[in-house]
Amino acid sequence: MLTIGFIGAGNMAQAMMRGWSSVGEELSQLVYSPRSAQKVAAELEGVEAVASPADLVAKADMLVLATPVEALESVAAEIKPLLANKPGLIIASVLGGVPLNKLHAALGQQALIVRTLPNVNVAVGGGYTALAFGSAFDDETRGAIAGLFLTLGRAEELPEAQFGAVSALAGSGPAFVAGFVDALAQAGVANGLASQTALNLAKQTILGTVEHLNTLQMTPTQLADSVMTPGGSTAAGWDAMQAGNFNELILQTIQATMQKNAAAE
Ligand SMILES: NC(=O)C1=CN([C@@H]2O[C@H](COP(=O)(O)OP(=O)(O)OC[C@H]3O[C@@H](n4cnc5c(N)ncnc54)[C@H](O)[C@@H]3O)[C@@H](O)[C@H]2O)C=CC1
Ligand SMILES: O=C(O)[C@@H]1CCC=N1
Repeated sequence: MLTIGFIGAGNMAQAMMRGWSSVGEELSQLVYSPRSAQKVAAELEGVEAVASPADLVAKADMLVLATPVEALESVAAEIKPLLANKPGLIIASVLGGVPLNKLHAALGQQALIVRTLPNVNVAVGGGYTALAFGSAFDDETRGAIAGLFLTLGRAEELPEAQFGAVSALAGSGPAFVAGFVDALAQAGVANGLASQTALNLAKQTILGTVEHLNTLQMTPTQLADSVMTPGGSTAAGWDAMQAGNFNELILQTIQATMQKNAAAE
């Protein structure tokens, strides 16, 4: 039985707990947060609230730091003195934009720290998590941690230098994709569809398109070309999308996200 202890009980922690809750009985999950741990634990199957970070350090095999970035200093002040008595404790940080060297400076050079960058889709097993390991890990432990995150969707080791772009695309990406779903649905409503019908069509179209790309191993351009009958209606819509600088807008979206991430590093 592996015990995972969350410091922070917000959106990201809840998504991870939900994802791991459905993995099976070999995982036990604990959560601490100053205000909401009891309420969150009551809503998630198999998750138990504890009264302090010290309880988590005592009971967990892996701590997940899932607080706002600003809380790192106070959390580290509380748990760092306890780590000497728990040398095998793994610390997985999900703090956006906080590199391994900052985490080690806060928690000690000997600490077993893995920087992770998950997205909220881990809640339903469809997540993406980038991983960067501190130097103290052996291969077996690295493999076991990667395996744990693979149960939440796709997971892979990436150089930290890529985390800014990965965070914008995959970490923040679910928000942007949800925004696109909403924009499609609103366009449907503006043209006479009932709102629930429009939302169903938008979601099914995105779901089916990704499935199509994956199953038939097509590039996005190949798939788009297969929809665009020459001189037909899709091509007219595509031209409008390009005239509105769709790609430029997405580039600006990713760059604004990356700039904000970089400010935290
Ligand atoms: N929401 C997302 O999609 C993603 C978030 N992240 C990172 O995850 C972290 C948490 O983000 P969210 O869950 O979105 O924020 P949130 O605001 O939903 O949750 C933050 C949680 O931390 C708790 N907290 C605050 N100060 C604390 C302290 N001193 N000790 C213990 N708990 C404390 C809060 O009570 C709350 O439960 C951030 O560092 C963010 O960069 C990373 C990837 C994706
Ligand atoms: O918005 C944020 O700052 C965090 C990082 C990636 C997704 N959410």
